[in-house]
Amino acid sequence: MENNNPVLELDNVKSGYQNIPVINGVSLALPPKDVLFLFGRNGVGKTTLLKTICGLLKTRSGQIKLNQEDCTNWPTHKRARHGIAYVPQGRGIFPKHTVRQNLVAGLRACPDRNADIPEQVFEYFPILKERINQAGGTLSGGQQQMLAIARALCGRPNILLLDEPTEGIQPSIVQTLQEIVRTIVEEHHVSVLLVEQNFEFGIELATHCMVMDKGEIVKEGDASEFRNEEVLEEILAL
Ligand SMILES: Nc1ncnc2c1ncn2[C@@H]1O[C@H](COP(=O)(O)OP(=O)(O)OP(=O)(O)O)[C@@H](O)[C@H]1O
Repeated sequence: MENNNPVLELDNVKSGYQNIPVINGVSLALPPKDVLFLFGRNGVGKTTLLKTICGLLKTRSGQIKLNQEDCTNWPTHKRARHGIAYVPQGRGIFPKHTVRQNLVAGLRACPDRNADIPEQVFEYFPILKERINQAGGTLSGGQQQMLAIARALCGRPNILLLDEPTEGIQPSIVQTLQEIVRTIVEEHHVSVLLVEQNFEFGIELATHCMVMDKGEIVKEGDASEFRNEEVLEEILAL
């Protein structure tokens, strides 16, 4: 029987910076092969939440479970080895390193030390094979986003945290990215927590949607409930 236990669970998580509280008690459950779309205005805490989940920021209270294990106090690298991959806003690739070196860096998160770059990465993003010896910084914005996602896949994650993947990307590439994320969810059994300002992009991919305001989840439900003019107006008015 297929295991439907959540791959990621947050229970009343609080976090922030120094003495500034930002996340004020967030709870969520991400099922396998699910795309959870987290939407909200600038500055409400979406990036802070992703950083807390991957361990770049400390959880002040509450609990985070990764594949049923309490990871609340685990360091970032341990969470990466246990399945979390974070693709930050602005991509975070190494601009002076080649495409290959960027991908090899992603292998460090893989529990299997002998693992190589997965072939599917080049099927999804053939351009990366063509540019394999080129410096990451010479790629276009869209290609850098592809590289960032490809690097994340090198760690064989089962949870992908994507922060604003369409930011600054041409519309034609946005469409390609959407199809690839969908394929990755299907073929790699990956669940995605997606933060995105492009509501249409996010809601088309999503199975579930959450709206955040001032560090709290103020609305959540099936993505289908959000594909509705009235609800959309309500959210955009927040
Ligand atoms: N390093 C930091 N130190 C202190 N405060 C920070 C830091 N980074 C972000 N903040 C503050 O935390 C709050 C939430 O920021 P966060 O980046 O998580 O929001 P966001 O919803 O992701 O917005 P955006 O879409 O603009 O990235 C903001 O008030 C921001 O100013």
